[in-house]
Amino acid sequence: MNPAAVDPSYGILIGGEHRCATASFEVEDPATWEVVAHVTDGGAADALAAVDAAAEAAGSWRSCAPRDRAAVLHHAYALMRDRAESLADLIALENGKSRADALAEVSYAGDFLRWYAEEAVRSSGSYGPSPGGGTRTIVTQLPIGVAALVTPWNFPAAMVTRKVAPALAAGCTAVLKPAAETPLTALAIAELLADAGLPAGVVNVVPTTDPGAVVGQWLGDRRVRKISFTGSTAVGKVLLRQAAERVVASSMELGGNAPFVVTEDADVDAAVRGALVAKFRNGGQACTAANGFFVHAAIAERFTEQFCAAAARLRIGPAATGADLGPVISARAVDRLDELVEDALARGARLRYRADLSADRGWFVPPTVLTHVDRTATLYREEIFGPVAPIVTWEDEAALLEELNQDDLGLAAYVYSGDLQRAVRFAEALEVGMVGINRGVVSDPSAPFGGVKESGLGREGARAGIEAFQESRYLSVDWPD
Ligand SMILES: NC(=O)c1ccc[n+]([C@@H]2O[C@H](COP(=O)([O-])OP(=O)(O)OC[C@H]3O[C@@H](n4cnc5c(N)ncnc54)[C@H](O)[C@@H]3O)[C@@H](O)[C@H]2O)c1
Ligand SMILES: N[C@@H](CC=O)C(=O)O
Repeated sequence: MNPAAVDPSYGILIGGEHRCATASFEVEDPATWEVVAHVTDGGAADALAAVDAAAEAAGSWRSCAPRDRAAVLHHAYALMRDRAESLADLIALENGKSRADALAEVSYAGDFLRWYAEEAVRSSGSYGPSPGGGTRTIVTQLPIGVAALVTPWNFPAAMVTRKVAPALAAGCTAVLKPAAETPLTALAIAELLADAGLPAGVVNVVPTTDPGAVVGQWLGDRRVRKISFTGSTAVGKVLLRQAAERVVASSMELGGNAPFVVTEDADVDAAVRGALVAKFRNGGQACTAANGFFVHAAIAERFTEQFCAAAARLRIGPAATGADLGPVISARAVDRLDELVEDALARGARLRYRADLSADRGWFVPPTVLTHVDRTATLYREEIFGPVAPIVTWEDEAALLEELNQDDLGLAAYVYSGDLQRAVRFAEALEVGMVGINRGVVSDPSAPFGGVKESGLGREGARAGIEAFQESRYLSVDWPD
């Protein structure tokens, strides 16, 4: 999609048609503050129309042969590869991430299309005699129904395909609400799916600045049987309460606060390389981003020195300049990160490194490294979601584990150690959903992505991702022996 072509008439996609409305909102390039598009602002009436379209398309899509559903997803995967450059441009334009990160995201997003094209044809039913005899048990997996999908701005392509691809593979139709900061990528993916042969009405997209109205309409509609949400824990809790009213099946991919643990026997060079990815991928705006670095006291100085030197080599700027690190998403994010750093400094932290920034436009935040961070500092407990790295030292592994498990969140963690068994033992004892061992990234469409405690419910990716859009139907057949 050509960004210049995105105007209000392209805002809402319902039943294969772009609906035009007078109310629109602006999409801004966070690197330049330029308005790059006006998008029609959806409301409750559009949300209802989207469910009408999804419900109408549901019968034929669910009765499509799995192989035919797979063919659409395979075709979409091929188109995503063909359009990788333009999609990456669009992601970088509305999200601000570096071009390398945007291209990596397109590849990651495409892999969900491919993975679920492959999963669509794997039957998961069973048939057999009941243990006591006298009956036959048949179990089959059916599409759960119309699915409401709500996605964040930080991975505007991958968070869409991570939900849309398994929903389609399972035979569900969907209504999608992308984040208002990044609706263009979601619309471009919907266009790509249509070009791949997806029938009209199977996926409908409602961008809006009033998410409560749109998603509230969906959760109140008896035809919507599933909510799959990715975003903050605070909003996830609101949606869970609303979903409870009609007992709507809920998948929640929520906030994280990933510790990055380095033991004294770790390969420090490798740990620093992993730390750079875990902290600065996507400018630190990833749910899996390393929040705090917990480095054994014996190697902390070496780690800190190398990490700061590597951070100092990062080029900061708009994606078009080939920079490694883009801006954060908004003025609010800049203010929040400034407050977190100020709060930590006021509580005794030392500023070990902060990049010089010359940009006079754009929501840029300098990569920042803090040491001697007090446990009472807000950034010690809360998801930072930006390029700020607190380093904390430790000596007692059991005490560290106990401290980390106090957290109410439990999405991801990273452990670097020279002793693999020690790392695995530590990883198994950590209360999180995913652990990178001697690697700084855990994202993989073939693996079950998700968290424990207040980081979420359910898993995306892997077989679990399609099961989230299915319901078991069990038939008990009288079978005199
Ligand atoms: N676990 C994961 O897989 C994962 C992935 C990406 C982001 N996240 C989390 O998302 C957060 C950052 O994203 P964000 O700031 O966009 O989160 P957010 O919760 O503010 O927004 C996420 C989505 O929810 C919508 N939304 C906001 N208020 C709503 C309401 N009242 N009703 C319905 N929908 C509403 C937004 O418009 C957006 O589409 C971080 O906490 C991050 O960790 C988690
Ligand atoms: N980092 C996650 C998305 C959350 O922000 C991923 O890689 O899937």
